Amino acid sequence: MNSCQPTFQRIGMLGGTFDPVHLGHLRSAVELHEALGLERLHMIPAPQPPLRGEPRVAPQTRLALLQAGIGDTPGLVADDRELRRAGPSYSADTLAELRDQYGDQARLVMVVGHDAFLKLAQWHAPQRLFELAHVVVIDRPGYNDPLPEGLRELLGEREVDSVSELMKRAKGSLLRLSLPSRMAISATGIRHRLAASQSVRYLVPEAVERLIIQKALYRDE
Ligand SMILES: Nc1ncnc2c1ncn2[C@@H]1O[C@H](COP(=O)(O)OP(=O)(O)OP(=O)(O)O)[C@@H](O)[C@H]1O
Ligand SMILES: O=C(O)c1ccc[n+]([C@@H]2O[C@H](COP(=O)([O-])O)[C@@H](O)[C@H]2O)c1
Repeated sequence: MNSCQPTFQRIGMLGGTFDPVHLGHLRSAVELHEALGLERLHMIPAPQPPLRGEPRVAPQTRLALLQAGIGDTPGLVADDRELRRAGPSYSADTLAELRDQYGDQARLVMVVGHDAFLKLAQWHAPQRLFELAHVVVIDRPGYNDPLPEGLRELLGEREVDSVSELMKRAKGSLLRLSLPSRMAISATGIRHRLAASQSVRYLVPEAVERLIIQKALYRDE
């Protein structure tokens, strides 16, 4: 790299319902941290995720599971900022807070899995997401539907094909990433297993499994 080139902070956000957090989230988070050269990846539980029904477990409990799952993993942060806001957990509001915190020049990246990405045009103020941050989409086994028309319109010419291209600007671009360890793990599958008294060992970190058992979470469908 040219030593005269200024370097800017690289900050990521991975929002989720995390009901509960699992190794699909956490392994992706570690690999994103490395692949994007992030200083920090904020993992942010949504108390009221806008496009789905009420989560099974209270926001504070989902946060506690996330904290237990992250433990002391370098570069990952369990961020409770959405728990301090009332109303639907709009990502545009969260990105605006992060932009205020880190300043105009920071490379701010919102990460979503392919399933969430397919609905991006239905999100609150979708254009605003790109006025505040880049969007990085990660592959998820089982989700490869073509992009709906409204989403293609929203994206226009934003797509770039490398991390270095993405990081030339502070915001406004889209990158699709295939991470090394794609995992077919979902929170829905984990909730079903727990309701059927089946094991979730190696689907969630041990500390998360312990907390789920201790608090008797997800025992019924
Ligand atoms: N196994 C996975 N691999 C890659 N990305 C994932 C994986 N699981 C979830 N994600 C992404 O992480 C974000 C938060 O996901 P979320 O908390 O809704 O988990 P989930 O497993 O999809 O939950 P649910 O089954 O309840 O819908 C979303 O952007 C989602 O696409
Ligand atoms: O801002 C929105 O309108 C919006 C709509 C749907 C989902 N999101 C966010 O996307 C993240 C993943 O959501 P979900 O429902 O796939 O767990 C979570 O942080 C949600 O708050 C945000």
